[in-house]
Amino acid sequence: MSTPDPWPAPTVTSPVDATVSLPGSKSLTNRALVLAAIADGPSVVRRALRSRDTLLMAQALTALGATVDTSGDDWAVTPLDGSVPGGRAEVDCGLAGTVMRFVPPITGLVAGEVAFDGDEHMRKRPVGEILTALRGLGVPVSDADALPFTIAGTGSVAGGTVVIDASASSQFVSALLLAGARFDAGVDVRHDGKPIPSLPHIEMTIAMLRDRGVAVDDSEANRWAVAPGPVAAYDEAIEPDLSNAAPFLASAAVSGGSVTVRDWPSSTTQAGDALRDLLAQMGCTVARVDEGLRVTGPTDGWRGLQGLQADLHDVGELAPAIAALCALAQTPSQLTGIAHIRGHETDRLAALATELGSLGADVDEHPDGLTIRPAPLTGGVFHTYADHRMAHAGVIIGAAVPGVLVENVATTSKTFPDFAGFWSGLF
Ligand SMILES: O=C(O)C1=C[C@@H](OP(=O)(O)O)[C@@H](O)[C@H](O)C1
Ligand SMILES: C=C(OP(=O)(O)O)C(=O)O
Repeated sequence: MSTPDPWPAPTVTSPVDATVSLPGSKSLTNRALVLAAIADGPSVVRRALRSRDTLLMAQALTALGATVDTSGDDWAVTPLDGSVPGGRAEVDCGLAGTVMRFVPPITGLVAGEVAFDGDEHMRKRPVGEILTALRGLGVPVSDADALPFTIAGTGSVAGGTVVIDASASSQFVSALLLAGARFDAGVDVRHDGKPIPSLPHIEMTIAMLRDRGVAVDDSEANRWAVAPGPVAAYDEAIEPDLSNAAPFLASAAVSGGSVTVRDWPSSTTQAGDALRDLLAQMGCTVARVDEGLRVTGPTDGWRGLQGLQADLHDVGELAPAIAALCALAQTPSQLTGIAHIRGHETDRLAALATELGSLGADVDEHPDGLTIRPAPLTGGVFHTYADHRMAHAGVIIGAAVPGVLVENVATTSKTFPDFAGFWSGLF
């Protein structure tokens, strides 16, 4: 059955009581795919996330000459062989930051001309710092500082030292580190600028490189050196996507019920792990249980939620779901440190202020965050701006407030297959 647009978000009628198995992490899947493509033999990415972002990554790597078998849950990858099939290829980045930022550095390692483009909004997302850095490292990149651009790879990259400003996105650093071991001189990346957001994602990159035998020196702040050498072929099982757990755990918070996310890792570099602490601060009970992580909402559900004072600089991708919960909370909230999320799938601070505000929320938008005060909310259309996490925010409000219609809920396919069906199954 097709999903209507706008989509009437289900409203809770009783406390949710569910145990869910969530699809794999986008960030882990796309890193595993890139590393498999430059590895010294075939790899397997087990329980890979099958979503728009990861299928675009598989397509991009295939266009560059790798093979990625996406037919089952475990994706077998044969690495790049040094030249682009047919000498020319196109890469569609869609709206995936990981494709637009992680693929260009490895494109220098294959001989051929590769044209990059993406969704209309992708042409506005920042990538210029990486393109400038790549030129400095010896990769021939066309004269552009945003999509569309072309890379005429020669099959090898000199590498060396590069200074970048990664204050707009941690992915600038991750992109160069992921490819760096295969550059002739490795890569030494130094950051010069305002603090880098989303640092756990750089930790994730380093951990995955080390798992594959790559030497990374991160002993100095704002500097990462990757030694040249092989990237070992690897067989990796992908953890569930903990950032995508946000709406599901939020459904427990809103309804005063309990939701258990199966296989929550005991230790992880995923930003979504911060949900344990954030939801506890808002008045939820958070417990590790045999099956995974269980969150139980306040007895009164959203009427018992406390506001939150939080710097989300490290975990900005949680901001939309958290902001939605804050709009339902009974005391004021202040979310700070997230100027960079204006460069995400949409300007998330502006989008949240507009859409929560249009349902009656009392929101002030600041250059680097939001202030949200308690106010009665009403139904209405919640626009998503093609942003999966805006859709998560909309359904969270809809769980508490009757009559919320989420426009383009299908945009959740960026990182979650059949999100609307999965979400409806909770109620
Ligand atoms: O490297 C990654 O997988 C990601 C890094 C972060 O990007 P920013 O540093 O641009 O926030 C995060 O928000 C994004 O969802 C995924
Ligand atoms: C910022 C995000 O995605 P991307 O990987 O496209 O940057 C996100 O998923 O919240």
